[in-house]
Amino acid sequence: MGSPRQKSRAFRRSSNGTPKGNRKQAVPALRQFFAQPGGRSVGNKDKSPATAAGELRQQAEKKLRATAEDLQASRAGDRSQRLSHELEVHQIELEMQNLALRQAQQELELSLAKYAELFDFAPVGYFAFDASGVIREVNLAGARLLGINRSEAAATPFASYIADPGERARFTRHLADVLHEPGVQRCEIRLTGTDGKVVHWQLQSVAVGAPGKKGFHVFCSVVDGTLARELKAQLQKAHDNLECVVGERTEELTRANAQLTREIDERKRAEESLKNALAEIKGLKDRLLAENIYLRQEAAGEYNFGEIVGQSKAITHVFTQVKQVAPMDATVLLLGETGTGKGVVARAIHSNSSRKDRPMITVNCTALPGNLIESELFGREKGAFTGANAQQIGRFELAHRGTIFLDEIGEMPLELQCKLLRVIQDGEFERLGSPRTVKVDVRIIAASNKNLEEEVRNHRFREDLFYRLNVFPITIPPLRQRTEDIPRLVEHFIAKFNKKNGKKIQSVSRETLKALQQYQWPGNVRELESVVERAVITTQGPSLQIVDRFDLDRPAMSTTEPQTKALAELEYDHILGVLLKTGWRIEGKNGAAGLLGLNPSTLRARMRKCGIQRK
Ligand SMILES: Nc1ncnc2c1ncn2[C@@H]1O[C@H](COP(=O)(O)OP(=O)(O)OP(=O)(O)O)[C@@H](O)[C@H]1O
Repeated sequence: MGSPRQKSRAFRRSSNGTPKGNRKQAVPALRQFFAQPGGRSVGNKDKSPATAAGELRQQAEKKLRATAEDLQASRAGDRSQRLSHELEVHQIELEMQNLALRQAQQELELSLAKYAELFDFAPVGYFAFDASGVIREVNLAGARLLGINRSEAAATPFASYIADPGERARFTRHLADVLHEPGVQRCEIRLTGTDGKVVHWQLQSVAVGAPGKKGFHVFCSVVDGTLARELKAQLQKAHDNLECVVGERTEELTRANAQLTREIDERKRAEESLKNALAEIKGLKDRLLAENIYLRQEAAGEYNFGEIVGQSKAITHVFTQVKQVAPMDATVLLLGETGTGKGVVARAIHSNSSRKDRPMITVNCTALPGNLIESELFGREKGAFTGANAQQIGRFELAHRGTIFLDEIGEMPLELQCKLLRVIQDGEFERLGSPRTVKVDVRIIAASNKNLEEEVRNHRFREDLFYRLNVFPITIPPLRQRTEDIPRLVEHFIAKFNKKNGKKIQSVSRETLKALQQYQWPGNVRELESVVERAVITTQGPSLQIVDRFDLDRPAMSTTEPQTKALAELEYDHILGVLLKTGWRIEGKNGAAGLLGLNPSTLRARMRKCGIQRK
């Protein structure tokens, strides 16, 4: 195949290559062909230009070939005949070109019609303006936008459809921009329709060609953006509303959240304070329980809460000191041999102090196993050491706002003395196994039957602790130095044990009293108390019969140094004698401790001190 022009060229080449004679013969044949009905003029009318041209070409070529041989033979002919023949060929050729052109024109018209249709029925308004904004062309959509027929729009200025002067001016500016600036220019024009409805046109314009030159126009598309604008505005409004609602809701949620946080905090605080209150209640409960247990133990232990019996000068001096120191919170150090009544004096001090409504807690440092003293004094947390299965409140905590009586302080292990010093100084300590510092308000009364100064010298007792304790020392004289108190004490104990044993002993013979006054009483008042108790039990009549045998021949002791040595010897002999008598039985009904009127632990301490050991 090929374009009509190519075809005609091909045809020309072919005719040019033909011998002149033959061409001569071919022309009439072509003419004849074109003259034939159904040929060029008749048949081609009903056919499409392409088909007609094709057929024409084929027929012409066929005729030419058919006559080619005849034409070859005939070489004669004159020049004019040849020219005329060529003219005819050219004519045919022109006819064919004409046909092809018509065909092209037809196709072009078809395409134009198609594009005109697209242009007309496009949903966007299209305008062609001249440089002054006069409408040269408009599609149907554009005319519809203007509210007129297309025919009415031609040659009218576009601005004449814009009522508002301001908007008109805007269009004029837009047009100026299009003329002076390259590329597409955009503008939005606000129009008020006859129904009062406001519409917004969105214009996009571009200049086509050079201003002032032929064919120059401004091509402009117009879209009614009202709906889009309204939708955008609605969208914006909805968005704003949503923002507003979200803002309000966020604010509400933030408020609710803050309220919730406050409530949680309050609840946490309440829980915390409840926990604290519970812990406090538990602490109080534990303390009360412990106090209760302790007081019951005290009661069961038959401690002597009665008045201190005595009217000797020595004991009267002690009374005076007790009276002086009791109301103060000062630390008191009670010194004196075993059984002289240091415990009794301690109670007297406590019961005459402002702390009398709180308990006095006694800690016997010799009675407690060394490894337990610390936890007994300061308490312990559960699991503080192997076997510590439960939390325990120490004696110091029990004695809070009361008094603690540290009996036999000289027996306290050195390592604990330091901790004790801290409690005395600062009222602070930690429970075993706990890092928490406990603060207490405790009055301290300490007692020792040891010479503490000597213990300090021998580095068995801390000097700083000694001075802390030795604030107000009271020395209770041994019974042998206040024998005038013995008759009153005997009377006091007969009454006590009469009551206990349901006895009615009313008197003590002068001889018995004399014997009792002559005895040295290494175990002091405790020993006397035991002797009287045993006598009350064994006495059958109304007069007290002492069963114990005393070595009355021994010289009376004094407090001077050589005699102290003799007393130590005496003590050694006496303890050893009693132990031999009981068959080295220390505790129990007929044990040496009972006979000597000593606590078993005190006796053991004394045995250690004297170096008494069963061989
Ligand atoms: N002056 C007194 N009047 C009445 N009873 C007394 C007197 N002194 C001591 N006692 C009694 O003697 C016993 C021993 O007294 P206490 O325990 O107070 O002596 P102590 O000096 O603390 O002995 P230790 O050093 O062995 O602990 C107690 O039963 C106590 O009631």
